[in-house]
Amino acid sequence: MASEWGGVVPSEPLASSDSYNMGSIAQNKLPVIDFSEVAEKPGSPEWNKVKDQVKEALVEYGCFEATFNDVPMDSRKSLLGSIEELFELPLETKMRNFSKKPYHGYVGQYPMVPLYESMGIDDADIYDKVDNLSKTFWPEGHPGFSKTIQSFAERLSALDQIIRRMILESLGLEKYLEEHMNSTNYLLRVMKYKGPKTSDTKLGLTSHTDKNIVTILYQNEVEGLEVKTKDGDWIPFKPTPESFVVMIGDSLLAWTNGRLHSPHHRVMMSGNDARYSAGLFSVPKAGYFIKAPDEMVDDNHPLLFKPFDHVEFLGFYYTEAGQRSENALKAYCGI
Ligand SMILES: O=C(O)CCC(=O)C(=O)O
Ligand SMILES: [Fe+2]
Repeated sequence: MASEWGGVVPSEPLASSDSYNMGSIAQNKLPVIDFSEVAEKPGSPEWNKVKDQVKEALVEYGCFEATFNDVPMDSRKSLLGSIEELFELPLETKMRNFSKKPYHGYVGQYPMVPLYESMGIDDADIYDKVDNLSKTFWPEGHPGFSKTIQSFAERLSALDQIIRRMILESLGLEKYLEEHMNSTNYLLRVMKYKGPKTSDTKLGLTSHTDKNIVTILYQNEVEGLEVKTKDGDWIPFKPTPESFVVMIGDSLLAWTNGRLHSPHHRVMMSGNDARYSAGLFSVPKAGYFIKAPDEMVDDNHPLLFKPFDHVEFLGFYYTEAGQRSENALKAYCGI
């Protein structure tokens, strides 16, 4: 069993969360990039400076910490409050978060990751979509919840767009900007990890790569997220109210023909407190074929993946073969 956007609930690989191999913890930190000065300024010297930092971080780590003032502090606080309120609902109410797309809805109650629960809000930047979903939880309506989710998603989607524009510019792919932006929609997934109530570290979420384009995570003050370096070390993320974590997914790795890295990451929990997090996922629309532009392919960079549809790829990912493979993208459409 696993979940829609990246696959996190293993069907078999781990005997139990107690025997989980911790791996070695890296001393290094994720790069930190400040986007406060660039929002409306493509082409400015500040923009170009940040663009270089983004490229460097994504080639090496596939991930960085971001500060971005355009999501106000009160919007972040309300978001965490709304997530908490949502998870307090009875299980049968939460399970109404059902989607025809596999694993787009409620995920939880899996013995492998007993601390973990999550729910998905498709098109989270569109008020009517969010409000329709919120009526499945609160039939009498809950406009405050809908507004909190929608405005957070809309504001944070601006950061997704800045980053993707910088990536395309730094790879000389400006001419694909419009097509690229229009090929995705926004899924907000909200997560709760119960505190294991021991000082031992327990698995919160299995190591995986995301399967989408770009993921931006926000969370409360409880630690747990770790990102793997290319050398195989785990970098623990130290949360602050200011910081987001930005990560590349396999679809963008494929579209850039391997120029960018998509990192493995996991959640490890200890202590009493619950960790609440939210991920804004830019996800390729069904029917859109991800195909590296010609500019990304030459003698030194032979084409790595056949063109593929993200939804079909996810379908493969959740088969037994997909779950067993070390690198699902390569197994599915590697050349
Ligand atoms: O809770 C987190 O910060 C990570 C969640 C995650 O990796 C995912 O949903 O793909
Ligand atoms: Fe993930």
